[in-house]
Amino acid sequence: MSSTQFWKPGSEKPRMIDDEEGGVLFFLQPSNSSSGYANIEKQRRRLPVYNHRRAIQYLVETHATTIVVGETGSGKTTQIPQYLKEAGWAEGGRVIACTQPRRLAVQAVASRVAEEMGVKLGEEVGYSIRFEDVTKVGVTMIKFLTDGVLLREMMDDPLLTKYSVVMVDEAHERTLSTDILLGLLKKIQRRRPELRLVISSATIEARSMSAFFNLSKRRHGKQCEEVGPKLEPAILSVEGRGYNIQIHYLEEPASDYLQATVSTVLSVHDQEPIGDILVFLTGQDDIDACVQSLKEEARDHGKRYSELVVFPLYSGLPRSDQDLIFSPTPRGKRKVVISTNIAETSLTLEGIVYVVDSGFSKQRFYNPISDIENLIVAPISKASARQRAGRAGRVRPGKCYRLYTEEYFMNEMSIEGIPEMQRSSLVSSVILLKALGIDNILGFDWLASPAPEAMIRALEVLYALGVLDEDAKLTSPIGFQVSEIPLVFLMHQCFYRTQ
Ligand SMILES: Nc1ncnc2c1ncn2[C@@H]1O[C@H](COP(=O)(O)OP(=O)(O)OP(=O)(O)O)[C@@H](O)[C@H]1O
Repeated sequence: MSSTQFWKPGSEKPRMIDDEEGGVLFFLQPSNSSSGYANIEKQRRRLPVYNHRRAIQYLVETHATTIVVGETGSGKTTQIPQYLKEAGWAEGGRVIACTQPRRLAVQAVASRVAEEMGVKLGEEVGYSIRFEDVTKVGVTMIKFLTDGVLLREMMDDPLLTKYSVVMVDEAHERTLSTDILLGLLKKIQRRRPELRLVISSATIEARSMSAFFNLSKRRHGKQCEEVGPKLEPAILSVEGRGYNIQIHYLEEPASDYLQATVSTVLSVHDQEPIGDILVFLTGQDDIDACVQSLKEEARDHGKRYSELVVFPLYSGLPRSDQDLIFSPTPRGKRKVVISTNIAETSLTLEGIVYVVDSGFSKQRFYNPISDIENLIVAPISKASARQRAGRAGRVRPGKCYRLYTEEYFMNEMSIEGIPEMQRSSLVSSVILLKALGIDNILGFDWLASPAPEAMIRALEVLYALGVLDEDAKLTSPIGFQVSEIPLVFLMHQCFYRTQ
C-alpha cells in the first residue's frame, strides 16, 4: 500500500495522477524540462513588474533607497531579487536579501524563485528562518529571510556587510521587527553608502516612507552636492495586476461572522466552478469551530460537501501540518484553507480562486499602565483587506467575498492598521536594541514613535529584572544572556510576575 505523500515547499514539484482506487499518486518530475522552463519564462514576462525591470535596475543603481508600490501579485517579491541579480548585485560573493514578516512566506517564495531560476533550493537561492538556515556560503546569491532573523544576524555583523541590497518586503505590515529593522537599516546606510535598500508593498504610504529614508541634507534651503547614490529615495509605482479579482460585499452586516463564513464557503461550493477557497478568520478557536462546522455539513449532507478538503492554518500548528496547505488538490475535490492572517501577505497558493474575508483578525494591544498585553479580536484595515483579496487573482481570475458591507469598507474601515510598535510591550525590542549597541533608545529614529509610557515601562521592568543597570545598559551576565536567549528572559519574567 502506498502511503500518502504531500509536496513540501522547497522540494521538487510533483506530477499528480489518479490511482485505481480514486486516490492520487505523486511523481517527481524532472525539473529542467525545457517546456517547464519556457512556461515559467512566459509567466514571468506577463507579470506587471516585468515592464519595469530596467527602471528598477536603474533606480537601485542610482538611489540609496527605492520604494516599490505595486498591486498584490504583480511580481515584486519573486522578480525584483532576480532583476537585481541580473544587474550584478550578487557578484563578488555579495548577497541580495529579501525579508518577509513570516516564515511560511519565506519558504514558499524562496522555493518558487529557485524553481523559476532552475536551481536547487539552498544553493543560488536560499532561505533562513529561525532554527533553519538553507543557504550555502559563497554560493547563495539571493536569500529570503524573516525580518527577525536579519535582526539576529546584526548581532554578529552589525553593518550587514555581506549584503549588497536588502529588500524589505511587505513593509506595510509594520511588525515590531520590521519597524526596528527599518530604523537600523537607515543607520547602516549612513555608514555603508554602497548598501541599497528596496522597500516594497502593495499598500504602503510611499511618501511617509520616502520622507523617513531621505538622507539628503539641506543647508540654507539648498541641497548638498551628493557623491554616490542619490540620497533622496526613488518611488516606483507598478501599475496593473495579474488577473482580475471580483469583490463581493454583504448587503447587510453579518450578526455572526463565523456562521456567515461557513455559509459563504458552502454557497461558493454549491454555485461556483472549480477552484480552491482561502478563508481568513481570527485565530485557532474560530478556525477549529469552522472546520468542525464544515465537517458536520459534510456528514449531514453526504457526498456534496464531502468534496471539501479542509485544512486549518495558524502559527501554533505544527510545521508539517501547516505545509499541508501546499499539497495539490485531489481531482474532484475542493480545497478549503482556513487561516489566520499568516497567509495574508506574499503567499501564492496555486489553486486558490476564492477568498472569504471575515473582516477581523486577532491583534495585540498593550496597556503600559497595567503592563498587560492582550490579544483582541478587532476589525482589520483596508490595507489588510486588499492583501487578503490579493491571495486570489494570482494564477487565474478570482473572487473575494467580504463579510461586511461596501458602505462599511468605504466609510468606516481604517486605511492602515496601527503599527505593532504602538500597541505592544517594548520589553523585547529594548533588549534587542541594547544588544545591538543602541544606547540612546529614546533618541532612536523610529518610523512611528512608540508611546513614551510604554518605553518607560519597558525600562522599569528590565531594571527591576536586573537586565539593565542604572545607566540603562545591559548587565553582565544576565542582560547579555537574556539578549541571546529570549527564553531565559521569559523565565525571569515569570519569576518577576509571581513575586
Ligand atoms: N508558487 C507559485 N506558483 C505559481 N505561481 C506563482 C507562485 N509564486 C508566485 N507565482 C506567480 O508570480 C506572481 C507574482 O508573485 P509575487 O509574490 O512576486 O507578487 P507580489 O507582487 O510580491 O505579491 P504580494 O504583494 O501579494 O506579495 C503571482 O501572482 C503568481 O502569478
